[in-house]
Amino acid sequence: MKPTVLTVTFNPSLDKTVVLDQLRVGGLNRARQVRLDAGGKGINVAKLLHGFQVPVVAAGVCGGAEGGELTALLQKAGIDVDFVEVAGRTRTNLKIVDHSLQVTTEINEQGAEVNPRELQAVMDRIRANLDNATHLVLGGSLPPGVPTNVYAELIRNAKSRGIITVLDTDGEALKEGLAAAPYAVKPNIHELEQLCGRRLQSDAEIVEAGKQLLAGGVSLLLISMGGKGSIAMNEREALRVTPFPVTVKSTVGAGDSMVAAMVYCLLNGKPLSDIAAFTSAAGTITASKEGTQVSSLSEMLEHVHRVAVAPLQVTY
Ligand SMILES: Nc1ncnc2c1ncn2[C@@H]1O[C@H](COP(=O)(O)OP(=O)(O)O)[C@@H](O)[C@H]1O
Ligand SMILES: O=P(O)(O)OC[C@H]1O[C@](O)(COP(=O)(O)O)[C@@H](O)[C@@H]1O
Repeated sequence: MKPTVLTVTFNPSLDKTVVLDQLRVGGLNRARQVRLDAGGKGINVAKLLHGFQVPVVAAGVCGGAEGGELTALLQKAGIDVDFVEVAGRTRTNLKIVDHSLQVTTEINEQGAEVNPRELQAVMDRIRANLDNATHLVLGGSLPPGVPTNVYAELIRNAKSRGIITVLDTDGEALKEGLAAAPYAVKPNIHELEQLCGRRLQSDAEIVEAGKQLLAGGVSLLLISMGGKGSIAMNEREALRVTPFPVTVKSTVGAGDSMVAAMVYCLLNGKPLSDIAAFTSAAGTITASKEGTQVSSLSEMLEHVHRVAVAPLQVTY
């Protein structure tokens, strides 16, 4: 079967990025720039993979005028979408960029409620799309009405059909999804700390926490740490990844870019050292772009040699 990636986003968004000279909490802020992008974890992964010329279908739900705008943005970019239309409105997530500090403050809405009939329809559509998929990427938060075991159920279904599964979410959905042992996961450090219920302050502590996930059946683990880089792990080795310096415009989509680059590497049979470097390059390039714009294949390939990858001591 030709490799085809299915991404699932139960809670997509229109990402509205507002750039301010300086965020004044409680004061009047005048935007110096505003932009609107298609967002949501699986959707961003689909944006990258489409740009990488990997066949990809973006499944999920959308609704209202915002859902129509989201679909139009993706279709204009040539991305194959298969959304179930729901009665609620697709959310708008606000991203406030403080230009002076080069930091982004995110306000993500809860998302439109999905009723049981709509949920059944989207699950049916996802299962049908799995007939043609070799890789399944499940990403993002779950809106009201979607149960927290939904990722676990889809992972089990996909695994029984020999499909490679990748999970990128947080909280209860991550915890329950991990119980189904997805092939790969990409928590950021905060998500990993939340999962472990403790602060992880050194690489050694992070690696120890990562080993627990691998012991639970995960084969590939990427732990992202914003500007501090990432750690890539599998059952044989752990690698510390340091990105190259960039002028950060918006970090939104940086984690999703790592997930897309990971899938690209899996499709191309790359070893862990390449997965470590490619994912970091893609994430870092995305962080250097305005709004939820993402790395292209040529940008990732051009800059990957600038990523530093070093082994970490681990006893397995
Ligand atoms: N401030 C930054 N400077 C440079 N690179 C960054 C920065 N923030 C993110 N990145 C890059 O993007 C990757 C993912 O970012 P991170 O914020 O950890 O993910 P998530 O968006 O999932 O929270 C990082 O590992 C790094 O390569
Ligand atoms: O579903 P969640 O967790 O609210 O996240 C959705 C948001 O995350 C993004 O997918 C970006 O995620 P990353 O910064 O982790 O790559 C946005 O496009 C979207 O607004």
